Amino acid sequence: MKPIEDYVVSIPDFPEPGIIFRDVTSVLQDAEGLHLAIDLMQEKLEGLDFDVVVGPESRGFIFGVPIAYNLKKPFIPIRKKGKLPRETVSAEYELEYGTATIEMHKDAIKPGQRVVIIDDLIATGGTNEAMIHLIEGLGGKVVKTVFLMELAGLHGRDRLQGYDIDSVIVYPGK
Ligand SMILES: O=P(O)(O)OC[C@H]1O[C@H](OP(=O)(O)OP(=O)(O)O)[C@H](O)[C@@H]1O
Ligand SMILES: Nc1ncnc2[nH]cnc12
Repeated sequence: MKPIEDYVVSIPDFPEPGIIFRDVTSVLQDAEGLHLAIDLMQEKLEGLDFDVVVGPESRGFIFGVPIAYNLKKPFIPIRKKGKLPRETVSAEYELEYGTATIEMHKDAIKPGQRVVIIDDLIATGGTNEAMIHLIEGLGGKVVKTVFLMELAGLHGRDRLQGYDIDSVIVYPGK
């Protein structure tokens, strides 16, 4: 089997000059790539005591649900603004390009629950920081975040100091 890095197609200057887009769809559309990505992310949780998996719309859903299913944990979706039907908590944050608001149901996390966040990629870390804000606001404890890919050149980890952040693939640049 090829290493996981070989399943990621990188597209220079997308969506704007200077950005190298790390395309998760290239991993997903290969059966071995998909298996490997889920297995390697899940391995990062071995021996960890936690209660729920949280994942953000939309690429966080792709990896969060199979991991939650395999480990028999609930999956809590964090959605973009205006999608959830019941009472929510929300957080606004900055992206590498633009701003966004995310929401989570108010009853999704119980005080004291140990939470794992799963997402495809960390760039600036803004999404993760906003998710932590929502989870902690409901009394949850974020015990680990696992990413498939990390763009280390954007220093997302700097704003997540004190948290356990782990990535399967680390790219040195942006
Ligand atoms: O570290 P950050 O700078 O916050 O960027 C990373 C986030 O950006 C992407 O999601 P996006 O909001 O583009 O939504 P999508 O998954 O629906 O494409 C990606 O899936 C991460 O969630
Ligand atoms: N460079 C990048 N590649 C893929 N997804 C991203 N999301 C934010 N930056 C990205």
